[in-house]
Amino acid sequence: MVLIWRLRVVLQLLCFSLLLIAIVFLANGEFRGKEISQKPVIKEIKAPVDGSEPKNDDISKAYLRWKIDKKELIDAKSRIYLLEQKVKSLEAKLPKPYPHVKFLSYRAKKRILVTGGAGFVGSHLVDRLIMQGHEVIVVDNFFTGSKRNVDHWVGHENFEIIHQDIVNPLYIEVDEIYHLASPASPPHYMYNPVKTIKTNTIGTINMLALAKRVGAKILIASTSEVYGDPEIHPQPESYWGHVNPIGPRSCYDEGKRVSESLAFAYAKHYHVAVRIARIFNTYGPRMHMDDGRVVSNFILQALRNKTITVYGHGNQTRSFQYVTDLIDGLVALMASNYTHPVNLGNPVEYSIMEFAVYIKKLVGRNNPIGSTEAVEDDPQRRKPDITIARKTLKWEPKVPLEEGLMKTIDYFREELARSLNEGYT
Ligand SMILES: O=c1ccn([C@@H]2O[C@H](COP(=O)(O)OP(=O)(O)O[C@H]3OC[C@@H](O)[C@H](O)[C@H]3O)[C@@H](O)[C@H]2O)c(=O)[nH]1
Repeated sequence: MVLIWRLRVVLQLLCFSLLLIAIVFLANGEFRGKEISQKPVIKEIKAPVDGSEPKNDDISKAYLRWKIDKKELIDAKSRIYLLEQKVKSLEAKLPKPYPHVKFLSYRAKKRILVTGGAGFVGSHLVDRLIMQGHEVIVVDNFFTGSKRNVDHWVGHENFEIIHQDIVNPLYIEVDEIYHLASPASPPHYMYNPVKTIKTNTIGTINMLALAKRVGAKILIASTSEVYGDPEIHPQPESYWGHVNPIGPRSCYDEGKRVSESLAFAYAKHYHVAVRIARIFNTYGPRMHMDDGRVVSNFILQALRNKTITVYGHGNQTRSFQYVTDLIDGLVALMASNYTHPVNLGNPVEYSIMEFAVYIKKLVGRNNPIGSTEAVEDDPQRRKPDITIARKTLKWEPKVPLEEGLMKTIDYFREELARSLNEGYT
């Protein structure tokens, strides 16, 4: 009896468990069915893992539709990308608005010739003069200058550009001449020394003769290199210099010294109004990528993660002025009555080794600094005495080295990206 009762209880428990399993199974199936019907069919259909098309007709149609939609989307995206690129290149060709130009009356407005106006310093001077409201004529042979430096003025009524080498005479009417044309970087001026001498002698005679003919005031861009490897430090304008007349730098040093002599001769004998600026090391945006001078070399080497090349021991010194300070000085000198040479430079002096470390820090890289062979006749110390500029022009440099260098580093970073985009190396 007890056995039969136990068997009944076991059977009842078994039936109850089976019933529970069936309920859970059915409930689960119903729930999953709902989920499928709530989702869009297209999202639920997946390609069979073996790569074959799904069997069911409806499913394969939906699958096909999904594949077409996906392809159309990819096509549309690539067409949009191409269109965006075209719009960008067209936008780049559209004329940009000119920088703000002051209006000057007919009497106040001058016609100003800038020789070498497409170069590094020249183009910054052109900007300043046009923005002041003057009419500017640029003459350049584009040896070291670039059309891109003055591109933003092309078509402006106050701007004109003439492709000419000033070794050939020029016949135009102007009120003032800033004579800047000459390569200024040692590798550039040494590239063709005879040409450098011609530019600074025949070219300067042509410009002084033009000034004489039309009664224009002329400013001659001379250089701190007229002091050679100086025995006096810092260098005042009264110092006559220490130049090797037959050394590799003489084409520039002596060329500029002749330029100054010519200016004085024209002033004395023909009463031409001359101004002479002795320009010390200057840096800033628009320096040529292949300029070869220390600022551009060190920045580009740091940006390219290459060894910074210090020529010789690195104890030689230089003082660096930012280009806009120089432009202030040039414009003030032209406006003044001072007819003797004036030093324009920043009197803060650095050794070249210190300068290399500083550039490395500002660029934020950890590339090595290496010493290479010293340069022949490299001036060992250079620092301007700017007492005359302070007194007569009320001028002194304003831009601190760090601020100027950061702007220059940004400029070279962009130039580097541009040259890589355009396929240059
Ligand atoms: O890669 C470099 C380049 C230059 N240098 C050194 O850095 C110093 C400065 O050299 P730069 O070539 O910049 O210019 P320099 O001072 O020799 O000549 C300049 O002087 C004043 C301007 O009128 C001219 O722009 C230019 O002639 C030099 O001692 C040179 O030997 C390096 O150590 N490494």
